[in-house]
Amino acid sequence: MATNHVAPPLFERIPAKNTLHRVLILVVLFFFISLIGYRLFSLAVLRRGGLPWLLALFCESCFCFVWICSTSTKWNAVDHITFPDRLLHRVPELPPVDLFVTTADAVLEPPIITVNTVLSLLALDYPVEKLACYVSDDGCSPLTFHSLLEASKFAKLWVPFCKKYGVQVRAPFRYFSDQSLTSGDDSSQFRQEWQKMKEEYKLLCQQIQNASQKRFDLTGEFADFADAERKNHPSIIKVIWENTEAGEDGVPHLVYISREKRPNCPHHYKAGAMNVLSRVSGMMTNAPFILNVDCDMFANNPQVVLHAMCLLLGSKNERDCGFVQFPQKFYDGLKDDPFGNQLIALQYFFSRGVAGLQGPLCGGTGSFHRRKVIYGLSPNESQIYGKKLIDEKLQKQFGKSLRFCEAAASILSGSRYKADSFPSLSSTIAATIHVASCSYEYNSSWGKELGWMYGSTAEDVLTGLRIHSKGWRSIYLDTNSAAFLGSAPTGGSAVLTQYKRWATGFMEIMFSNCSPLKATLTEKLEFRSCLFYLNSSFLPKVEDPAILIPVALFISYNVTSMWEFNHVGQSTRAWWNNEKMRKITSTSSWFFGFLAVILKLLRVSQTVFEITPKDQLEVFEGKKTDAGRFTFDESPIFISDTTIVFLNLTALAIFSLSTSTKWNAVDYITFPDRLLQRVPEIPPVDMFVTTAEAVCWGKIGVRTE
Ligand SMILES: O=c1ccn([C@@H]2O[C@H](COP(=O)(O)OP(=O)(O)O[C@H]3O[C@H](CO)[C@@H](O)[C@H](O)[C@H]3O)[C@@H](O)[C@H]2O)c(=O)[nH]1
Ligand SMILES: [Mn+2]
Repeated sequence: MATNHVAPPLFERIPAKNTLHRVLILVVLFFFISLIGYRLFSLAVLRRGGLPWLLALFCESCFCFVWICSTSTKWNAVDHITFPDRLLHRVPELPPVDLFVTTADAVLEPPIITVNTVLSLLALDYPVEKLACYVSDDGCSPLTFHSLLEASKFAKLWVPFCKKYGVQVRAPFRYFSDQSLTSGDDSSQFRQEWQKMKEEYKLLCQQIQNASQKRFDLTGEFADFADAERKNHPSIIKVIWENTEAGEDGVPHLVYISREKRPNCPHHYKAGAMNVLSRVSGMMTNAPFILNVDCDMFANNPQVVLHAMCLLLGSKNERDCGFVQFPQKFYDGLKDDPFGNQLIALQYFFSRGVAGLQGPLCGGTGSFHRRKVIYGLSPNESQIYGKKLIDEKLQKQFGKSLRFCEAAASILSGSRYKADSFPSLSSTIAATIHVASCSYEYNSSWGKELGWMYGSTAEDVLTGLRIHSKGWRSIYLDTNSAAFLGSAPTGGSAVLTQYKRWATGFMEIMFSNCSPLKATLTEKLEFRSCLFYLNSSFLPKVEDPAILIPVALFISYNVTSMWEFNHVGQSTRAWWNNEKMRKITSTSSWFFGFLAVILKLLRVSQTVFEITPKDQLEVFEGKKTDAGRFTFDESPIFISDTTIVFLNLTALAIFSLSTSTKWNAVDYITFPDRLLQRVPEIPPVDMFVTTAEAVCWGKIGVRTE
């Protein structure tokens, strides 16, 4: 008798319960409507206010619009749960996955960080012969290469150790820094091996440390680096480790790539590096799935590929899962998030929220992509491609390497990957040098229609936007044990500079011809996803009862945002720190980002990807003592904020010296004007805001070095 046996799903999509959150949002909405209504009523019916009120109406409407964009995103949150155990039963042969790591500067990004990320990837719980790890080094550093060589030797001990004992955290610096991670197995054999492994890791660290302090003998394996200048050198591609034996104890392939760089040839930062990685890996292993991680984001959950595969293979319609994005989480986050950059509440509400729409944006690190989506395919287009011939059109798009086009064609037509079509990795090196050259992309579609997109320092967001515009959806997955963990920058200028790059990147997208608005009108970006991408005082007199509207709005808005923080286990202090940083970044990072984009549009200058300096790992050393300090340095990023502080402080000083009792609404724009007229007329509400700001800034100022 036939039973109607349906295999259990690989994942579930569960709409989140968020009644209280919705109530809070509605309260804020009510006050927003009241405020705008009051403003319109006063202007149109009572005919009062004039130009300042019109300006206020404009500002409040902008604020309201931004708020609606973000709230629309948070409204329909969903969660996804995956079942990796079912995967192995349902899918007998798991597909290969290529793992990409990017690093760009051996000083700002110390190689031991990259090494840890690579080790965590090599040790993932996935068939070893299905994984290949490619490291792109934009710094063209013999030290990075040397470190990876040493790491690959250590990996031969580390990977079997992790698998034998089911180690949970497979980045050694993290594993050895936290005693609690080693508990669970008290056998003497484990103790012995653990001790040996710790010593080996210490040796590896010392090796790398020593190497960083001496000059390299650039002969033998290092000869390629002899004449290489960082920004002027041919491609250097080296197969560090080629895995020829299948079985549990093997280590996945490890390949080092430093693409060609020439002074007059734009290299497009990380997006350029990712495209070279796509091509080189395309000719070596050509896996249908790609994982992308930054050098400072190690895999914290060894099952992460299995989780991602549950979504990528388990979706009924491929269209519903063009890519999978894991959250960016940070280890050893400072208490109360003093720099407002741990993104916990933001990701919890926005990423889960947008997951209920067309899907999360691409965060650049911790994302699994279908290779064919990166190659510019639209959903359902694979059927059209069928058995795609390597015709001229394909070469025009993908560049002139026949061998690469063959590999791309097999991906586009969805034909099965055949390992034996690539005899050995080393034998492909000469051909891969060609696809990693500067000139390879000339007159091709790379960066425009396929690959990671050029034109924004937030290439990840732009690439995700292009994918959504084609009609693909994406899935956000937050696993119980964080999938990836990274380090968030600390200090003053590093944080503001990172925000500035994101701001610049977002604004480049808004002003580009791939803007979300255009994508919604002419392509398949959904309207509310568009609002998500877009998201990125004048007060009544104090005697006027209408003052209650902005006051209520202020309170309800802040209560809601505070509730959001508390809801994800963050302290009120962390909320306050985030609000503080939001104020600081909007007048510095966002302002400079905006300026940079205007200058780019006017063709005065180009935008630059300023790499975030990564803190050294402190496994065997003590912790930093000045963590959480907002430090000032000579960076121009501080100019606008300090100007505003001085302006506010001057306002305060003048106000306290003034004897005038006539209080009128004054705002930041009219303030300098009034300063010149020497008529300081400041209302109590503005005084409150100014004082609060000055106090907040004063506190930071005291810590100035
Ligand atoms: O010319 C470059 C510049 C950067 N990178 C790499 O890009 C990654 C991200 O750089 P980082 O300075 O760490 O920036 P973050 O702000 O931490 O990165 C976030 O924001 C970037 C866009 O602004 C995205 O590229 C990242 O994936 C995303 O994690 C790092 O691995 C770098 O090595 C390169 O490979 N080549
Ligand atoms: Mn980073």
